[in-house]
Amino acid sequence: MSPVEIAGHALARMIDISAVQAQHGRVDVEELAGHALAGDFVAAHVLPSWLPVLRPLLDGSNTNAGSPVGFPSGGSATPVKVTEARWLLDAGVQEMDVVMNVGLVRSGELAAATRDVAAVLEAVDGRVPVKVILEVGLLDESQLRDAARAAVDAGAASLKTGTGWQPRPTTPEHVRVIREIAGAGREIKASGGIRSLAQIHTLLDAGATRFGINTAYAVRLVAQAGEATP
Ligand SMILES: O=C[C@H](O)COP(=O)(O)O
Repeated sequence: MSPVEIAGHALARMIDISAVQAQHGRVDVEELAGHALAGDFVAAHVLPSWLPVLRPLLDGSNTNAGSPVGFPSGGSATPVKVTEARWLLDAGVQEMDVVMNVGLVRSGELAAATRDVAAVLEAVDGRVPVKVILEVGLLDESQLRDAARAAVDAGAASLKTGTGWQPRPTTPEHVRVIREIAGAGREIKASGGIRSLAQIHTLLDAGATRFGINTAYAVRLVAQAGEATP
């Protein structure tokens, strides 16, 4: 493998690609799987109802099939989130995201926000990795600190910045704040509005360890990373 291929491939192994917008349908899911296999991306995510379509398409590959809980608002009742998590496990999910209840965080009801996430983590019981989405674009810095603390208190091993459904992109400052609270041992996945290699480098410097990027941009950025290598 040439250095060019290694650089692009190393980046692909840090990127989750996704088709998780409301308009995404069967063709998008099939295209997602094709790109995941061709690029050897670390994971590919679809909305829950599409997981039974995606999962067999990725069988035998190095790409995990992922799907979110309580997506995109986080506002589902806790028992609904727990049921959705169990349903995803039964459907063969290999990685899961759960959206924190943003409204609870913004209301300062942090114990309730923590319990909500903890209930999902307890239902999953370590069977697959779970990332807790904080939806940073809807939080000021103080609320972001609260959300990150709630995720850590709930037992999260991995924190994710955004759903990609909010217009404000994830910034290095968001990641720095989360890293400060999450400590060194936890994964931080930066996602939402990542469109350039320069952005990826500043997010890496800030403490991100993984990225969530929609498929078209992810494929483009991995190709650029390959080209950028001497
Ligand atoms: O991982 C979450 C989203 O898929 C990111 O979407 P985006 O790159 O369009 O913001």
